[in-house]
Amino acid sequence: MTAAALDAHVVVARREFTLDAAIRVDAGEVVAVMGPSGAGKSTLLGALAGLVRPTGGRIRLGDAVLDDGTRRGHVAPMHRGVVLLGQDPRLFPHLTALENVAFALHVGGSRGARARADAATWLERVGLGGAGDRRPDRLSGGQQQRVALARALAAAPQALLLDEPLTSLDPETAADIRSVLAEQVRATGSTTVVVTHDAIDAVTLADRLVVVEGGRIVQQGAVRVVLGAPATRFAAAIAGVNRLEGVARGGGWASAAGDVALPAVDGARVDAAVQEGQPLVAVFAPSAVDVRTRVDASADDASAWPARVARLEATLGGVRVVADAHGQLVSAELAVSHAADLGLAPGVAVTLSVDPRAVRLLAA
Ligand SMILES: Nc1ncnc2c1ncn2[C@@H]1O[C@H](COP(=O)(O)OP(=O)(O)OP(=O)(O)O)[C@@H](O)[C@H]1O
Repeated sequence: MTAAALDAHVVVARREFTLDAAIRVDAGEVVAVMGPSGAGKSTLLGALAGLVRPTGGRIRLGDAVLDDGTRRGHVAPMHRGVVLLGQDPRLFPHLTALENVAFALHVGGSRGARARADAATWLERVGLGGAGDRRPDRLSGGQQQRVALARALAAAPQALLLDEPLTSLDPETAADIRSVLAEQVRATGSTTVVVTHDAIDAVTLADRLVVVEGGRIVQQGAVRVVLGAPATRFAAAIAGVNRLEGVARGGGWASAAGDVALPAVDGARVDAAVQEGQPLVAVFAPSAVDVRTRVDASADDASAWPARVARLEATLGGVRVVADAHGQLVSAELAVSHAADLGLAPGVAVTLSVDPRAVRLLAA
């Protein structure tokens, strides 16, 4: 089978939740789906895989209609040309790794020595060349997930659906499998939808990012564009950037109450011509925030914000300081030694200043 374009408008109406999402994935494209818990991501993948019956909409894969929102227009999961790989590898426990992969080839019509040879090649592609004769109970969780990936790809699906495939693995194993996944998805040119809670997956695996909240798509676009200009608080959190809501004031940005502001500067990247007083969002990286413990904000310097440290978080690169400036939570990223020199701790009074050249102002 070759990769096919997925064109879906998925409607699943439940008593207290409705998913209504239109998603298009070009043939061979990789799309990441992110969203808060309960947003409807698994329901979306379940519907694409045929495990959840849509109550409306239409799902097309290539030329085939897999669902048209009616009972009769529903194609059963095994006949959809779609494979879903989740957190749990779900290998057949009584079959060896090789037989697990060969099973997918048998379903596709391949038999005997040919299927075994192809299965062995797939195991090699996921770095498990020597483990073909082992049963799942003799493989680590990460190795089992590699077998599951080999089996999924060996089935040559027209679309591959991945539902948080790395979540149950430790960080090192997840990093390993992430690169195998990226390599193999690219090599096979699979049309892929990957649900993840980790922006690293979106950046390393996907071409586009779709953000789902409350059953609706709230933003979609090239991964870097979405992470660079997040439309919602959730999208800003996954991108690890500050996103402050306010209004346009004097060519710059100010909070609604006017107590924190970013003045207009030459070169500040304003994405939209916004009228004075109109909603405007300021987006900036934690690395653009300077933290001082001298509380020296003078009344005429609206860009130096008096704040109090709310919490400190360890990051890969140092310390993330989350401070409350008049009710706006602002994150700053500091080297560990700098944070220690400043004696930062929850409750400590600080002055924050943001490099205005690093701020993007976006129409809200
Ligand atoms: N089988 C089901 N029957 C009824 N409601 C369900 C069912 N599965 C999920 N839900 C509800 O549908 C909504 C969406 O759930 P879903 O699992 O799709 O969210 P999600 O974005 O995948 O969340 P998470 O990140 O926590 O896995 C939630 O309100 C959930 O409680």
